[in-house]
Amino acid sequence: MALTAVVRIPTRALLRPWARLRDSALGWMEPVGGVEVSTQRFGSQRVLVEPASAAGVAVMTFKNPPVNSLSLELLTELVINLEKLENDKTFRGVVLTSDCPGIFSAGLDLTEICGRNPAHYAEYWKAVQEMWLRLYLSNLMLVAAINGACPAGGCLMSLTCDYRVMADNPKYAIGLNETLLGIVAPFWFKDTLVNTIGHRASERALQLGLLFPPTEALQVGMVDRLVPEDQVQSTALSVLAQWMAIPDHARQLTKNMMRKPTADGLLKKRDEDIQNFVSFISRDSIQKSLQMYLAKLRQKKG
Ligand SMILES: CCCCC/C=C\C/C=C\C=C\CC(=O)SCCNC(=O)CCNC(=O)[C@H](O)C(C)(C)COP(=O)(O)OP(=O)(O)OC[C@H]1O[C@@H](n2cnc3c(N)ncnc32)[C@H](O)[C@@H]1OP(=O)(O)O
Repeated sequence: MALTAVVRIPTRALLRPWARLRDSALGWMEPVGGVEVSTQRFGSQRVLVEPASAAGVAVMTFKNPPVNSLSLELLTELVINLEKLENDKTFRGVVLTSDCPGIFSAGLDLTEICGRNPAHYAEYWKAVQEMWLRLYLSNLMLVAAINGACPAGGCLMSLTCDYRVMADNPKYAIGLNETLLGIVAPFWFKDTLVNTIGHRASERALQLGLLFPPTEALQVGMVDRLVPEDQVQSTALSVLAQWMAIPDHARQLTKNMMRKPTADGLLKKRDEDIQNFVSFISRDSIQKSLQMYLAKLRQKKG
């Protein structure tokens, strides 16, 4: 269903983005002459994008049941939809969240890295790199609304955001648990974590494959705020409203200054990183570990 209403924002608010927050706080909603803001919902099969009620904000919802694993299709759709949002200059901030009850994302899709051929591994890894680079360097303000379990690649995705709000439910956990699967978090996963929680905490978390329950995740700095489950998205939106008060150009240049050196680490050797991944993941011993892990996951129900 196309929702093609058009809202007009006064040009002065676009030139002074922080004015929008103040204006809307004063109850300003009058459509007056200015720049058109599309309120059209768009997206694709696995990624839904809906403009939020606040101007300039969208909610991107992942819906790849049962666990939002990052399949090649989901990664591709994510990048395409992010690009659409970035090209539409009316959007300044995005909340990333999940449509799968109790799960933000189960991380990389294990069926993409288990029992396939080297060409597939290479294609898949390129898509994982692309997702990370696009999110990590996005000019948009990104807030993760973590409404469920958030292991491995799911955690990585949330770490690319500028702020993380997590549901305060001890059933959920977040972390880079790769070693538990017998695999190794690549250097750029590691760098993203180090940039978030520091070197010592990362070293411990990565070696032990720690999955932190919400309270511990908050303590270590992996997430920024815990709220009751039904307030995760609304809190993420109100955090975005605060960030929107900062002039875009200054915030974007600052974000880029903080993140570009880390992203350059991968940009300089993308092909080498793909080759490393393909040769690592193709090893018999690694494939066996992954098969055993998948089998355990599948047996859980039986
Ligand atoms: C030195 C050189 C280094 C080079 C670099 C080398 C390697 C790096 C390589 C890879 C990095 C990988 C990072 C990753 O992201 S790996 C994925 C890790 N993910 C996990 O460990 C999470 C596993 N899943 C879970 O823990 C639970 O499923 C979860 C808590 C998310 C949800 O639990 P719930 O009980 O609700 O659901 P389940 O019954 O467990 O699952 C339902 C269904 O989904 C399947 N499934 C779960 N997770 C995945 C997954 N990640 N990929 C694919 N499929 C998944 C599960 O098997 C069930 O399937 P079925 O039984 O219904 O068929």
